[in-house]
Amino acid sequence: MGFEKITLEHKRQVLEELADVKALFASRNWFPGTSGNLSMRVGDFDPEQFYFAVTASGKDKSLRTPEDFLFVDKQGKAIETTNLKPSAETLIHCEIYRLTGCGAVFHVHTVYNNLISEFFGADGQVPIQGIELIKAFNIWEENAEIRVPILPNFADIPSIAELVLDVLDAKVPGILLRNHGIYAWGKDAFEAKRHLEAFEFLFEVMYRQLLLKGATS
Ligand SMILES: CSCCC(=O)C(=O)COP(=O)(O)O
Ligand SMILES: [Zn+2]
Repeated sequence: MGFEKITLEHKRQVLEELADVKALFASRNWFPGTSGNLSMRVGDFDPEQFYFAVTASGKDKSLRTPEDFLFVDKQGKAIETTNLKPSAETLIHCEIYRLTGCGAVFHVHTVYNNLISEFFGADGQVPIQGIELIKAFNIWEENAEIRVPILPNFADIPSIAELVLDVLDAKVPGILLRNHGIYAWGKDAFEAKRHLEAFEFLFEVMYRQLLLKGATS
């Protein structure tokens, strides 16, 4: 379906939902120093042609303005005339949509995701086992283990985007960038938010467990 065939009403709903998520995450200090970016697909998913709304680059994400988002195509190029620049990390969103067919991708920089990404950075993954909130990823087996992939934080974003395919795990809707932040996604904004909140909770638990173990050994 072409972008022009997608109804204005649907586009408005997506922008409103994204703005609400942005305000909520900002209230948790999940966008320090203008960091982070959010996106939501509009219209149906077709790997050959899809569109999404993404945060404009470099904005203070704690503010709500008419210039917070723009629509881009599957290559991350603006599809309407605008002075806004899409997020510098839009190509990572493009690759996640292309490979997963998901409906929303959220990226935040937090203290816990940075600390954990560096602690396990050399292993290339964070092993997490037996914590109840793994169920937020729809994994219900007892004592389940997941491994959250960690990619290097190259300055060149296309070089990061091309590694996404290698590390993608269908059970784990997230990828860490080392010393940078996390990308989490879901079939819609509700699910992407649930996944992101679960990752952040699990990273905080891991961090505190490591401290406790250090204190008692
Ligand atoms: C100031 S944070 C450095 C860039 C970054 O990692 C980020 O998430 C924000 O970039 P954007 O272009 O989306 O504003
Ligand atoms: Zn970032």
